[in-house]
Amino acid sequence: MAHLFAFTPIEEPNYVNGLKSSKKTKFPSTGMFQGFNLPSRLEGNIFDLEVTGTIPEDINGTFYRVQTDHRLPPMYEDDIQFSGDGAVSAFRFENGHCDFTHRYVQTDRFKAETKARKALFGKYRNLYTDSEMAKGVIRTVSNTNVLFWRGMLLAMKEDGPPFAMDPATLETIGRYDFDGQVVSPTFTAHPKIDPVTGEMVCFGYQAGGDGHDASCDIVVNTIDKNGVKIEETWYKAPFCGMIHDCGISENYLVLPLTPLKVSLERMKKGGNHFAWDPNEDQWYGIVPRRGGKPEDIVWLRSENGFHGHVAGCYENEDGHIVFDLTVADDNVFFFFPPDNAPRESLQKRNKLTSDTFRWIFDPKAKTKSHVKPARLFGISGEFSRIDDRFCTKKYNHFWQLQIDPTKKYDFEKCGSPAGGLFNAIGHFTWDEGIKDVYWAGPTTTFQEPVFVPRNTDVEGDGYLMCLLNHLDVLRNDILIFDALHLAKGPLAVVRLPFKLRLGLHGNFVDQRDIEAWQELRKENGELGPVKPASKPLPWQERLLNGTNETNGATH
Ligand SMILES: C=Cc1ccc(O)c(OC)c1
Ligand SMILES: [Fe+2]
Repeated sequence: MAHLFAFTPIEEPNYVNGLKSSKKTKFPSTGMFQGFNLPSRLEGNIFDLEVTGTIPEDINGTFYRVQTDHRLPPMYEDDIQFSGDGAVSAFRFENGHCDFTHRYVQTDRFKAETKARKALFGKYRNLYTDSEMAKGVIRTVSNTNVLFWRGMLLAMKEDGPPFAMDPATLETIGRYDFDGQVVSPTFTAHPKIDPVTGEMVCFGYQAGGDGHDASCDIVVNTIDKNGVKIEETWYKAPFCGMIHDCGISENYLVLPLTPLKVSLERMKKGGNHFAWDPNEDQWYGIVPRRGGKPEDIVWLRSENGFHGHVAGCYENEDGHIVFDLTVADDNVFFFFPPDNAPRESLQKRNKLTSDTFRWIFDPKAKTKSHVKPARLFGISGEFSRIDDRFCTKKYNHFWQLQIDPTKKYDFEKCGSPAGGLFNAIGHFTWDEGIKDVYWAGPTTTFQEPVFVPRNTDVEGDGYLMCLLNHLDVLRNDILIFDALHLAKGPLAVVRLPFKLRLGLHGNFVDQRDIEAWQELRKENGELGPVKPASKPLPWQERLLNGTNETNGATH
């Protein structure tokens, strides 16, 4: 009997010259959209996930994380993961059980594309490649981080404003502008919350004009614990490049500026938003957290490198800033090659070393001075996390995904490791070095962990949680470790009956915080429900009034 495949009809081409040509809902056949990278596109709930081992009974709260997940086939065949719609998972832990909820962030872009039933937005952060129907619509897909703030979950991507979601249901409330106080076109995916003051320190880069014009404007905001904006200062960067993460100490904010450069000219020609510049330094902008003026920014620089994520940041006895982050020795974003160079290979990316650097910055140094790292840890990895209660403070412990090419990896069963060879998870201390590392076998990689504190104030006393990717059978688990004893293996493995997708960042929120805020946010509660933005952003208004400016800051 003829096999069913024999009846597959002949299809019209899906993409012609790299552009979506057919109306069919069909994804590109590139590696970015197949295997573990196949969009999951799922929304829903599972009550009481299957568990092996024992989930500690004292874990009571929710682990939120976000993944990029193209809901519709992209306009460009060679589109990248970072353009995928944000989809948020919530793992609610209580009494040794775990319930699962998963929803897309309903951004303005998501709604416009739903209506059209097709992609309307073109290349990553290049509005010159969009369809006419996308004009004036906020492009962000809110796919990089989810953070609990004053009773809402903020889904964020650095190219646009945050969107607020309901922490219990993951329903999207709408674009959030902090009650009209923050209306810059861009907003970081890595705001920092000061555990001492309860303040949120946040920033936007390429924050002039419509946020897509290669401006060198940086805005820094502080919102106090009552939701009131108490600081806003605008600074200038030496060039328009990526500032992905940041660090805060008691008195300073440090902004790592990576030599991935934006060019308006290149975007107008339909090219990439970013291009790696192998001849540019890595820069660090230091600004005071209180009373900053535009001229106060101090830029320090060192040899070319690619910033990963920040572990900790604090001031030492000399009033200098200790700033720890991973820095790779070459371009991690192989899909943003230098100008006039072809797309770099995954193989090359997989050969990078990404050590953890400790810098000690003098905030009074002369701007544009060159600096050298104070210490290199001698490991290779990314996605460092600390006990967040120690944000701004001297800390010792960090956890990080490790890239260990000496461990066996089953290429035959798994292909090239989707998202990078993060094949182990490690616990490290600055005082004692490598504590322990856990490897889960040749067919698995890890996603970013979160630290879950126990009910003590001892640094590192708690659990570590993360998703594990089974690259052979296309499935995920959630692993829960004793944070100080990773090598013993997980205390519990929570089994998802399918695969999600590669996630970016997440955070754990204690149930007591969720409930206290639910009370305040009730219809007739002290604060009332979260109010989404009620007015278009200034650049949208200018577009509507025909007074749009194409470059430079307008604020
Ligand atoms: C990991 C960094 C990173 C930087 C920029 C992005 O747009 C992004 O989207 C998911 C991720
Ligand atoms: Fe990040």
